[in-house]
Amino acid sequence: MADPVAKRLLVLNAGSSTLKYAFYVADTLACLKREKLDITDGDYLGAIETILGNAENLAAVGHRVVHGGEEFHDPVLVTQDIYHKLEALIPLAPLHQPHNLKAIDTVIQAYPDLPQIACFDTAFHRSQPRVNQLYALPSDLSEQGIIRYGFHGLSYEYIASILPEHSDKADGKVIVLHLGSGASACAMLNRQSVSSTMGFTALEGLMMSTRCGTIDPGVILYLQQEKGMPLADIEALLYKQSGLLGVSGISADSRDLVGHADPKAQMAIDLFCHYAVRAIGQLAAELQGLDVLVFTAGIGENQPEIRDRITQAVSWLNPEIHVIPTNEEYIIAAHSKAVIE
Ligand SMILES: Nc1ncnc2c1ncn2[C@@H]1O[C@H](COP(=O)(O)OP(=O)(O)O)[C@@H](O)[C@H]1O
Ligand SMILES: CC(=O)OP(=O)(O)O
Ligand SMILES: [Mg+2]
Repeated sequence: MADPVAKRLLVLNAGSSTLKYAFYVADTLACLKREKLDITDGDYLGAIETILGNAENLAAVGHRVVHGGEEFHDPVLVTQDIYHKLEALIPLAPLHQPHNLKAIDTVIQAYPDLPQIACFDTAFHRSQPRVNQLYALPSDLSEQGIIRYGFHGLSYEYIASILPEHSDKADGKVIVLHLGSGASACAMLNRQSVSSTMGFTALEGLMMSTRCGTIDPGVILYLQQEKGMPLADIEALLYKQSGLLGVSGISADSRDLVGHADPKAQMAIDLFCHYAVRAIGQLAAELQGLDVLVFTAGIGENQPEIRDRITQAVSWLNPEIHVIPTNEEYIIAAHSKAVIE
């Protein structure tokens, strides 16, 4: 039994479709409770208030904050100044950053003096060679921070930390596929990120639940210039109406689509696998080979039909295949502990 008076850490991880939270013993990082809530009605606030209502004896709250921009490489204690800097990054992650900041806000209302730590999804990718972080845009734009940041870094950091328990090639050429509501792939060498499919925002790269992933930017110009589509509608199209949902016209949830008789459902799954296979080919070329392929997150951990399709298509690369459940909450707890100590 955990000591009832031991101080606790609360971790809040607001994703695009779920709120994951966990309680840990602050000293030992023993996990007391870890739960995932589906937030289909968008009511993150109500859910966080309920979690806080059940919290006691808190030492600190650790948060997943999706975008850290150029400034934030390491977890930080949130001050008013830092909060405002994170607010300025909302346009770079409109589906996530507002929830992350609302979570911080809600805690401030309930416990104004409680330390809060922000841990960034972009941080793990800051080790990438500069060439992998750049777009071929005029250099003054890159210097203004319009570069490829990459996301899901807390998940990749966790996988990198435990990969040696699963493979003796963990320090070799590794690709991790984080396939959740948001989906991305990360190429690692020596368990550090060298390349990733997400870029400036969490729109680039793989097809996702409601995001289209990489498309020709000319499509956006065309929609705006020729079809007169308002920018807010284009934003909704790219973030919320595309991907599995848009292609199938049925559901954003892969569980509803696998095995569904409707040809559009099948096309959605075909396309999802196609983009994942493409990304593996691209990243394997960057790594000049592939030793290990890891599947993680909601779809990666739980949809063998999708995993099998992808692994068959890349079997010619002869990588080891692993399915490893991710644990972003643990990484956030560990960072939060280090910051408050
Ligand atoms: N058995 C399963 N349990 C949960 N999610 C699943 C399962 N099978 C497939 N999924 C997919 O995983 C997605 C959630 O993945 P997750 O990584 O938890 O999401 P988030 O991006 O919100 O963090 C859901 O959209 C769902 O389509
Ligand atoms: C960055 C991102 O896409 O996160 P999620 O998968 O939680 O939506
Ligand atoms: Mg997630």
